[in-house]
Amino acid sequence: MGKHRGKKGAQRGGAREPMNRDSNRGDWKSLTPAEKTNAAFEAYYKAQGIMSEDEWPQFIESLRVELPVTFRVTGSRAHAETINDIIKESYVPNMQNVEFEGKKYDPPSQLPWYPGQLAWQIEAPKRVVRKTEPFKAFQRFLVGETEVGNLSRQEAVSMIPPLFLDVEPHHYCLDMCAAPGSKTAQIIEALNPHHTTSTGLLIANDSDYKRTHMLVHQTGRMPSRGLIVTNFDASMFPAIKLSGGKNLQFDRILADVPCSGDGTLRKNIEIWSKWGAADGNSLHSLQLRILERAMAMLKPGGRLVYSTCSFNPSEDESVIAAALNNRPGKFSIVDVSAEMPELKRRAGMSSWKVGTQPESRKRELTWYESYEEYRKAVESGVEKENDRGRGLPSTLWPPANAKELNLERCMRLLPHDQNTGGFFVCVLQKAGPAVSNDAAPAEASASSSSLKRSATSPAPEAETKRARDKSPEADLETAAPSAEVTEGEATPSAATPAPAAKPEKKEKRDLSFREDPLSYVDPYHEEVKSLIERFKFKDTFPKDNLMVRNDYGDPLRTMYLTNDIVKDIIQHNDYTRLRIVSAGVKCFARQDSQQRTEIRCKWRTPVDGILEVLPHVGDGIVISANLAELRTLLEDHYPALDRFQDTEFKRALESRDMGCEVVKFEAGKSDGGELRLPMWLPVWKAKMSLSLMIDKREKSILSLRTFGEDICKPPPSQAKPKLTGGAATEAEGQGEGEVAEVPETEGEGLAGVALVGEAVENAVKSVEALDEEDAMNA
Ligand SMILES: C[S@@+](CC[C@H](N)C(=O)[O-])C[C@H]1O[C@@H](n2cnc3c(N)ncnc32)[C@H](O)[C@@H]1O
Repeated sequence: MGKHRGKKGAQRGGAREPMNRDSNRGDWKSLTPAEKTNAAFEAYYKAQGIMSEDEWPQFIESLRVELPVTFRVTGSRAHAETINDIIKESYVPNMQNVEFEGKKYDPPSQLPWYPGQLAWQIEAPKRVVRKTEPFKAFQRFLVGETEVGNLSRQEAVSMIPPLFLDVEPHHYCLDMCAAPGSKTAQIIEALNPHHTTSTGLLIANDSDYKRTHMLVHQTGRMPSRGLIVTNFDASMFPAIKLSGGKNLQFDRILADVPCSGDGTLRKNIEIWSKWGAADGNSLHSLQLRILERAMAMLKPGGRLVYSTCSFNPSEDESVIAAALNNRPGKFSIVDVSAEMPELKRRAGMSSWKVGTQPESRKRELTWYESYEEYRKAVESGVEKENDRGRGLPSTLWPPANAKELNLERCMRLLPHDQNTGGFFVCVLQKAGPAVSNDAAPAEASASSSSLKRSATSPAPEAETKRARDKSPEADLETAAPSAEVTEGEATPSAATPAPAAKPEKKEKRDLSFREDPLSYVDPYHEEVKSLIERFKFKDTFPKDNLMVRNDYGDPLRTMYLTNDIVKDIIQHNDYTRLRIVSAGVKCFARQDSQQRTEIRCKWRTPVDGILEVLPHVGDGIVISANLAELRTLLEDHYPALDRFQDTEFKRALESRDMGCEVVKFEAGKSDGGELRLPMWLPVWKAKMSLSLMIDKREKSILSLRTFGEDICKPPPSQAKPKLTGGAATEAEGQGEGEVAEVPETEGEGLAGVALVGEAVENAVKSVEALDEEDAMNA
């Protein structure tokens, strides 16, 4: 997406930098179980009573043991179920009775509570996985499938909050603290269960600019026309204007807030030495502001999930209680005890303790029964306020009405209940009748919630002040800053007439935000016409929704497809005010072909966008191919057309002009390879040769997964073809008179493409790659 020109635009939050959950990683082996102690942690949680006293040994012991590897099968349903079957049928049977150093280990098992049984847990420790052949083979499979986006490594408990969001495809959703994006990916899946064109919206936000780029990368594995990535302090998230003068309100909001992260002790072992009661206390106010901002932006009847990976009531129940009490009667905690019944969870608490642990008193814990008692200690100099002259907020203590708030409906996940990390989840609902989005079509209301997904559900056929953060009580319309407006500055138009809908007033730009602008291409632009002609797009093709990263709607290098709600947002809000980092799906990339005037349509469909484009292409456009043809396309970078047998594939290509073709590789087993699901890939047709338009690395992965070996030859020449006098030179090893087509596809992945190969035994990835992935998905 838009180019990053510098870091200056990064949002500055007021609060001290909270711990990111993956910032404390340590090497699991660097501490023995006996070294995993922290006296203050133990004293603090023994006093809190988050479990009965006799469970303590089990709880603390479980925190000292390595966390099992867990992963989810991703993607649309048909696709996910096929991958699940491969795991069940091809791998699990080989992992029975694995013995290592005299001990037996079980094969991976499905998490019983996860909808559709699409999540798995490997109990065997990493060293067993690394050293025993059946687990090693499975590990290689995991790495390959994770690379292409079919699997996602994610902590089991981290999968829970998006499931309770109960997202439907027409919902407008906001993920307030989204990076690195594992929960964002789950929300996208729920918005696009069949990879159809969802009318819903997901704004994935993070205050850390660098981490928003992690989000863009992560969501690239599950592209969505309804996705916008923004870079804001969530407690100051701005009001978003829509056509008709309305402000956007959300059906679903996830506030997976920054927290002390002590629920991740099994993974982030440095927390053992660093943990202190002050962490949770100091994060409480930011967490409360984020939650209250979410409450203000939620529609009546809408659902909001608040979550932390901390056991600490300072970050959990006390935040919920304070937010509820600030808006009496407007929100309730939803009783979700009947949802995911197999998930073991503990009821939230309505009484807890507040303790301090200042350095000055050798980090000993001091408990305060009440806020008043604490203030007396401040006044007498026993307790110090922080360097900004602020002490602990009164909202840390249980309110007098705690028992009336139904805090027992909150959920605390404890590690010894089902061998997981720790987590806290609370599902809130705003009072009032549910308000539907104007745009929600009838079909979208058919529930596709991931919670309602069953293991046997039939598979569809195709795969186919600025903010006003100081006063969180205010409602959305009054809450968020409205941008400054200047009259009468028209946006310069492209060569052809400007797109119809333009904001009437142009907001002042925040020049510190350095991403590229966003605008829409005139649907009658010559380049759009060339696309429509090339792909014989049907009337369903959303030609009005082609977005580019410049001010003038110029289709220069890349065109993105967005859905209508994303377009509405982009057209009615200045992109710098919303700090939009990316939006939509990259659907068309210009093939560098300035010298080749005879190519009428210079655009190709990158792999990420092919499934978006597919439903709209005209009859007869998609060319079918078999595994022999895939083999040839993988072996050579630019195989001459003569290399292919006289099949329908070759005949179809011979009859086409130069340019991009969408090729469907049929599922099947032949020519030493296997595809379990059909796969659509872009192929560039030059005068006499073809080129598969995915990058070198992805070609190798595809080759390994389909043919069990890397059959891709090194590129004939890394050098770009010299262009002389308007004609490209011939590439080494090319057919006579052939133009060297060096596809500019670096970095384009196979994300979202339905491809499955069984034979991945020779995958070249090291096992450490999965550990890296762990860090990302903390
Ligand atoms: C617990 S992590 C979120 C994990 C994420 N939801 C996932 O599942 O991958 C917390 C995130 O909050 C971000 N963050 C911290 N302070 C924030 C703020 N004031 N507003 C928005 N995001 C914030 C951090 O950069 C971090 O990425």
